[in-house]
Amino acid sequence: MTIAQTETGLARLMKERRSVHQFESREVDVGLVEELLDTSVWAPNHRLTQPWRFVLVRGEGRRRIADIARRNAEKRESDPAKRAELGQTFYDRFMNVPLILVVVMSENPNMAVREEDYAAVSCLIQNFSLLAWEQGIGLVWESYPLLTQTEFRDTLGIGLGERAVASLHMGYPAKVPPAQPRIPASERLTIVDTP
Ligand SMILES: Cc1cc2nc3c(=O)[nH]c(=O)nc-3n(C[C@H](O)[C@H](O)[C@H](O)COP(=O)(O)O)c2cc1C
Repeated sequence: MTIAQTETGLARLMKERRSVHQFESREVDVGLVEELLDTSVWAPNHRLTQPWRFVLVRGEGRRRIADIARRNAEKRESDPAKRAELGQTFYDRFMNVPLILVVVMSENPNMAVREEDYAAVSCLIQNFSLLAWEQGIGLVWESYPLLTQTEFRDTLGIGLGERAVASLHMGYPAKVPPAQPRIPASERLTIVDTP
């Protein structure tokens, strides 16, 4: 039987998962997030370096990030009449995300190991995304410039030798975007079976 004929469980979850940007205000249970993370760490990881840690930002904690986003936006706007409004828009954008999970990777001094570590962290994030989706929780992997900004890093205690790989904006979806079709891998497959 092919996967298409038996499409349930994991295959279905993979295809139906979407990056979600709009959330209900409903909170996500921190205990559940911990549980999902404890499962996600079973990602493949060469040398078992386990290079990850996590910063969970919620409730009033979100103000730390929202305030920085507001200041950034205000700095970009030269028109004083529009400045406050733009700042508020960016502030609200962060305050409307129920839970922000920053995935932090320790940067191995060996660049080959570091690259493999980034791959392992990515596997972990995909594990987590699928497990969350299974629980009805949506998220989007955000890789915005904030992640490298000193103010952002300092307020979340991200130190030297650490990389903020992703900011996962999470919550119960208010809106699930339509799927963006993928090119079948079979069209990109080269089979080598001759000497
Ligand atoms: C490394 C990485 C970085 C991403 N960064 C962003 C981002 O900064 N903002 C965003 O909206 N989506 C980001 N995404 C999500 C992709 O845009 C999204 O997966 C893609 O549009 C396909 O949509 P789907 O996940 O709903 O299938 C990122 C995904 C990955 C793997």
